[in-house]
Amino acid sequence: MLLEVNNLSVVFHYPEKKVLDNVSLKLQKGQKLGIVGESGGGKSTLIRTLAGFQSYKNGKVTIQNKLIKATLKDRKWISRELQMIFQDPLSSLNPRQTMQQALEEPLLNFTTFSKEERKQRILNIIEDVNLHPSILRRYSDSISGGQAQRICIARSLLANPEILICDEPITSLDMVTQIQILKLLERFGNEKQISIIFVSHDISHVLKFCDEVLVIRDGRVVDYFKVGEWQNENRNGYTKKLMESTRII
Ligand SMILES: Nc1ncnc2c1ncn2[C@@H]1O[C@H](COP(=O)(O)OP(=O)(O)OP(=O)(O)O)[C@@H](O)[C@H]1O
Repeated sequence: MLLEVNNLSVVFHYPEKKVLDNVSLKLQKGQKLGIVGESGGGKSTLIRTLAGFQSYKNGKVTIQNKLIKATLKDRKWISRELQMIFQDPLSSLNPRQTMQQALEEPLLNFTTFSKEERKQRILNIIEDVNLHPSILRRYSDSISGGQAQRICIARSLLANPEILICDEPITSLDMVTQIQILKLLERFGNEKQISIIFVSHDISHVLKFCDEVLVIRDGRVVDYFKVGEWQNENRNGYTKKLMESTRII
């Protein structure tokens, strides 16, 4: 199994609060897993734990059968396997870097490619995410949110990860750009067999894009199903409420 979470619990102190309670999930190679739930349900805490930024006392989290703990050393190897993209792509980019510099970073960190090879990889990925090479000379203050999210996706892919975690990746974008970015992620998932965890408060996005859905409420997994089974009568009442709120049913 590529990624496995078993009976994970995370407790915050002052005031004491169990933010994740007995959470389990599995992610296979090439799979797209959606994690949905309302604000405050624990989605961010869960993905922070997967990326090695959040410690936990109970349970077990493994990537490629390797146990994850929230240490600097772990975070270093996790970042080779797992990359993240976020809701606000512009704030994920360093305003003092050109897009060329932003994209060169993972290649400098994770590969031994020559300058010429790096240049070629960057040109290839820019084409893959449907951007014009002229964007490479620009800074983040002169590009759109949609272009910035394409750059963030390109930057993540240059690290050649097994897993891409997308935390509300289309929430801040207009409808047309949302669909373009979803299609792009879908294509990369299929072509490169990257496993994707897609976090959203909007279950309609997850149903369009993912193979499986995990519904989280107040830190607990209340539903976990294959997308094809979304209309099943046995769906949890909270899942149905989320679907009603986005007018799916
Ligand atoms: N460092 C912290 N210390 C104490 N409580 C925290 C901390 N971080 C988050 N929480 C609390 O943990 C709960 C879960 O938060 P989390 O951000 O994981 O939820 P979420 O589902 O990602 O919400 P959102 O969609 O708004 O980001 C919330 O009640 C939040 O207030």
